[in-house]
Amino acid sequence: MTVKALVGDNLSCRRGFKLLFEGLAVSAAAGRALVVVGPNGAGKSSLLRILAGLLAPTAGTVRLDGGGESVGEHLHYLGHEDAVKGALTVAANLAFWRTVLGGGGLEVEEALEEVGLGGLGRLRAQVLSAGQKRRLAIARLLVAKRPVWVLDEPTTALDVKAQARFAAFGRAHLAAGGLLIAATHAPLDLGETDELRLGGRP
Ligand SMILES: Nc1ncnc2c1ncn2[C@@H]1O[C@H](COP(=O)(O)OP(=O)(O)OP(=O)(O)O)[C@@H](O)[C@H]1O
Repeated sequence: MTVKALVGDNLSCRRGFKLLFEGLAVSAAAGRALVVVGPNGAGKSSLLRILAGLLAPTAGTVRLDGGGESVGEHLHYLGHEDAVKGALTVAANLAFWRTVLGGGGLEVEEALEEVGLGGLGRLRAQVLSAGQKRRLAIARLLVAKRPVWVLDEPTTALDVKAQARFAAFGRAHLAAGGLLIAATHAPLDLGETDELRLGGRP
């Protein structure tokens, strides 16, 4: 089955006393990026977590068009945290994710080369810089083939070259019919992009 779209209908999200949004319609189609923008605290991360199935909406529904019932098995989710275990080597971190996420993408060493971490595989991950940890998180996208990418500020801490590499990965994923939703404060250079702005008063 081919994933065609990730669709949220009539979504509301309340966190604490705050109603972040309500009655929100979201549609991300395969092959075209959806970028979520808005000020700090507007609810971008909350919306991404709802679309990824990690947070229940206060109201509304999320469905995958094509690909069956569960978003999770089709999903790469990158949160603010890099999900890197400092005590493991760089390569072991990525090998772990490759297994957990089902593989089918690049080999670990190939993916490390692609993100500019070639030769650092045997280092303990705790010594990586912030941008290198982000590169390692992005390498997860390459080691397992998954059609739905939900990415929370994916280019945070990346230098200009790494941002360009990320944009190339994203564009290749979209060109192959993948689906990509990203929250961001900075342009991502993903080609044809739909924009969803949060932060109006619900
Ligand atoms: N677990 C929680 N309990 C209560 N409030 C929360 C919780 N998580 C987030 N919030 C609040 O929800 C609001 C939206 O947070 P969210 O992280 O979705 O915003 P954002 O648009 O991604 O912000 P940023 O641009 O700063 O990353 C914030 O006011 C935040 O304090």
